Amino acid sequence: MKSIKVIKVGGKVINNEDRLDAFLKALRQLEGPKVLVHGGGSVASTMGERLGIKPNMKDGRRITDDDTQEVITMVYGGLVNKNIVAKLQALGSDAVGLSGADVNLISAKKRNPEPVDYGWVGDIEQVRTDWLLEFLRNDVIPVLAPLTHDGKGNILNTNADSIASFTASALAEFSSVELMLCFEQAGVMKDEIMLPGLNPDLYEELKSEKVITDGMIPKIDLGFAALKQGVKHVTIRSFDALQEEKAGTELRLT
Ligand SMILES: Nc1ncnc2c1ncn2[C@@H]1O[C@H](COP(=O)(O)OP(=O)(O)O)[C@@H](O)[C@H]1O
Ligand SMILES: CC(=O)N[C@@H](CCC(=O)OP(=O)(O)O)C(=O)O
Repeated sequence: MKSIKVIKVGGKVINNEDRLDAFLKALRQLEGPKVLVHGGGSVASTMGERLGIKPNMKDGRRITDDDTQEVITMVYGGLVNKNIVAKLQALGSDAVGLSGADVNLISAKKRNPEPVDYGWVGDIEQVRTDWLLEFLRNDVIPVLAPLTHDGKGNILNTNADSIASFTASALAEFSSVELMLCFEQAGVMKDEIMLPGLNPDLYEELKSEKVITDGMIPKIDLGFAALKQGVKHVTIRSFDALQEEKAGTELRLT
């Protein structure tokens, strides 16, 4: 199969209709087979608050108690996922929205409650690629929600950057894969200037200087992990810069 693009879009793009539309239009114009992974953390927080359920985050991950598990299932698996699929259909792209439970796409293990009990949060064990490849062969864009399952009937909350990194790595066994982690800034920033490239040495330096913080840390870790698993090209880039070869911050292992 031709080179596959795995593209992830974050919550601060999804919760803004103009940004989301610009992103999906850019995605529509990208040639070749592609998998879209969406987040939506900020949408889940807002919807939870409307229902009287306060968001509780620790180290960039949502503590997912029983009530929050209901919210994330509705928001990621329903509202966000189906909205994106409908918008892609309107643009003339065939798409299918899936959670990790559908066709057993992504199985995960509930996190150990020690030292922090994250509740219904899962760490990915396996990504099933045969259905993904079948959709891609048929020109259908799989749209993956950040939901996995434990094989015992429970939906688990899994960070969308993790879904994208593991999916890209699994597909790298079959094809050349490019991973684009898209968000609302141009790339990894230092003093308001975008870094064109980032290797592990510079990353460690910028982390210790607190230039790189918060959700950017696991995002970069997952990008490097994908490169180590055989993904060819990983960038952290703006949601509206999908076409440009040189856009964003390219992660490199050396
Ligand atoms: N050096 C940096 N460059 C860009 N963003 C950074 C940097 N350090 C920390 N961040 C933060 O990381 C966030 C991206 O991580 P996260 O919120 O998890 O993104 P997403 O919504 O894509 O999942 C940015 O919105 C920004 O606030
Ligand atoms: C376990 C965990 O934290 N899951 C994330 C899943 C959504 C996500 O990753 O959304 P963004 O990409 O928009 O941040 C959460 O519930 O916030």
